[in-house]
Amino acid sequence: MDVAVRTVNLRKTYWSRGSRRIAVRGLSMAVPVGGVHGFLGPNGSGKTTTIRMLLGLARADSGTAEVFGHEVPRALPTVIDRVGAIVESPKFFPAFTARRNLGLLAGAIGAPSSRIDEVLEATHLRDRGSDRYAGFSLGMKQRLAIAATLLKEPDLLIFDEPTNGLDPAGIREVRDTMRSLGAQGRTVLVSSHILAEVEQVADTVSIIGHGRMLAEGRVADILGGNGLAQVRVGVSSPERAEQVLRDAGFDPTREGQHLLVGAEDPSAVTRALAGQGLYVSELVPVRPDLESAFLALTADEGLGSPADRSARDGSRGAA
Ligand SMILES: Nc1ncnc2c1ncn2[C@@H]1O[C@H](COP(=O)(O)OP(=O)(O)OP(=O)(O)O)[C@@H](O)[C@H]1O
Repeated sequence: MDVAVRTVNLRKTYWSRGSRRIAVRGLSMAVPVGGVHGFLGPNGSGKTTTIRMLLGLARADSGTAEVFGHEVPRALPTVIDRVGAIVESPKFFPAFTARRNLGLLAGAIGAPSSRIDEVLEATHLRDRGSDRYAGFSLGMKQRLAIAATLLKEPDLLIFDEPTNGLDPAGIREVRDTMRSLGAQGRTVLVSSHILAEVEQVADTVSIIGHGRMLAEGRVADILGGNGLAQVRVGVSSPERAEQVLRDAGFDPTREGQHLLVGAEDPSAVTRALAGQGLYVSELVPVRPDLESAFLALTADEGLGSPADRSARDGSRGAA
């Protein structure tokens, strides 16, 4: 597998007011070339810190990081032209149009002005290029930030929580933009604490908790590999069916007139019920999601759900 980003045993400790906080503890991660890679974990799990280390904005205590085979931060100057990133909210001039803002940036980084229309097109902002930035919705502002990262035609895009604070329409716009960038063969590394949001767009993911890797790979494999396959079963006498399934070694839960049963092979459920004269009126596979996978992975670590944690933490960790 060709790898766009690789970290090996990356570690970062912050010291503040005499106390020590290990933000990233021995993280080894591999992001394949091409497509969208979700970098997932609850607030404070170390995503931003890892991204900052990749971009030379924070120094690792130990471990190594590579971008397209070049060790960073040492060889960052060699590879930085292939990387576009949004880590903090980018600054644009509110009174200037989108096109003028991009023009200033293109001039600053030496990108040809012919790129401006191309990147507006790529982020579906072409019709809005002559509008002032101040009048943009949050989703449009974020797409303009993505447009700015595309000016130098990077092979790797790194977006830290790009949908933070966006409404559902904005989230969708940014998601569609990331999907089309991935489909063009670029590598998009996108962090998020909202697993469901990234699940819809990512080809592969790394899931971290407390600065450690919990699972990595293709979304389908992670969902399939956690014993999360369930079926919702409709039967006329759910109480009896529940007992029959328990006797057959399943662990069903009641949901009104239905039963939720963990089973890799749904026919085993129907067989067990039919064997006792109970006939299934409905059998629907319940699609596991990354949130359930995350909870299964972290059940022993007291991490809680990403949503719980973000509610508790209140704000994003300072980076
Ligand atoms: N500059 C800093 N000084 C001290 N501690 C920090 C600093 N930056 C981050 N931390 C701490 O390191 C840990 C990891 O933070 P980080 O921002 O990397 O996590 P994250 O997964 O990106 O979270 P979020 O989703 O909230 O951005 C947190 O406990 C955070 O409080």
